[in-house]
Amino acid sequence: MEEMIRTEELTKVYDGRTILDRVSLKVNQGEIYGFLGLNGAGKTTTIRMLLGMIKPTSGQVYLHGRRLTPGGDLWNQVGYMVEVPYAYPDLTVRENLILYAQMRGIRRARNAVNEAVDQLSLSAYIDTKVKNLSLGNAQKLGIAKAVIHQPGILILDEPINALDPAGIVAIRELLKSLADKGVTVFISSHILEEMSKLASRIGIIHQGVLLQEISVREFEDLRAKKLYLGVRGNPELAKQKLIEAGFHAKVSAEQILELSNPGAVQRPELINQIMAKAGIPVYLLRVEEEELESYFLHMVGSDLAKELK
Ligand SMILES: Nc1ncnc2c1ncn2[C@@H]1O[C@H](COP(=O)(O)OP(=O)(O)OP(=O)(O)O)[C@@H](O)[C@H]1O
Repeated sequence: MEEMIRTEELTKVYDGRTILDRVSLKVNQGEIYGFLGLNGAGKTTTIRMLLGMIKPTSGQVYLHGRRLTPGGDLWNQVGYMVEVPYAYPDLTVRENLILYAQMRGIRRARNAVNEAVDQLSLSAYIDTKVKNLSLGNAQKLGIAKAVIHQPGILILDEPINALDPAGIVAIRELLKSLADKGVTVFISSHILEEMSKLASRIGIIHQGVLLQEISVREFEDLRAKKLYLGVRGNPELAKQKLIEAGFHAKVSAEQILELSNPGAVQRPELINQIMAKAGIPVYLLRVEEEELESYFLHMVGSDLAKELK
């Protein structure tokens, strides 16, 4: 599979402080790479280096297999949106996009603009002045600019921050359809749940260090699973029966029993049989997987839980 983005020991030091510490990551063609980290983890700094906006203290960036060098010609192949995108406030969405398309040297600018506007469901706002757009629509305009020249690589820094749920779905669909067409998408976020729905691979960065790169499928396998059991009557009695049968169970504040033994998670019907034998009616029996958020907290330390709230 063709490698589209690669960093080699990418490092950035500001005033003697290491902001990014030997980050080596790799993204293949058609992947949606979710770059996950808390605020201040080093996501924007990494992205700015991927785009050649700031120089690494050491390390290299390769795009399309070629080393990123100052004044290189990789720009036509890359689309990006970093933080809140700039647009001319007194011009309309259409005018902004046409200007931008012309600046990019796109020949059939009007067609390109119409296509980008359609893709982002911005048609209703095409004649709205940018200063009157909601934050979410301004963000969509930023993404429209990023895709207008149909780049092979799309790099987006926190693109769903300001979007409402419908906007998030629209962006998710758009990015997935672009990836299906072979576009490589690199997207940073601290919104874990969304990343698990969108990304095909996830890189977790914390305090400038890339802790783990993992496919969403691997992630599914790694996530802890639990069996939740709700019974009529006293849950302590059910817990006692489970312990007698060799299962470890915990009763939650909501009086639900939680079992994490693989034997219970893989065969909930056994648990049901134990309850039936003891004459305890069961009203809930459900296996749930750990959310990305709690997985992430395990990785970076639970003392950071407060920061995510
Ligand atoms: N020009 C700079 N000079 C000094 N420190 C900087 C500079 N730019 C960023 N930093 C510091 O580098 C760290 C990483 O910042 P960065 O913006 O890359 O994080 P982030 O993961 O993108 O977080 P956020 O989501 O808050 O933007 C922060 O501690 C930030 O204060």
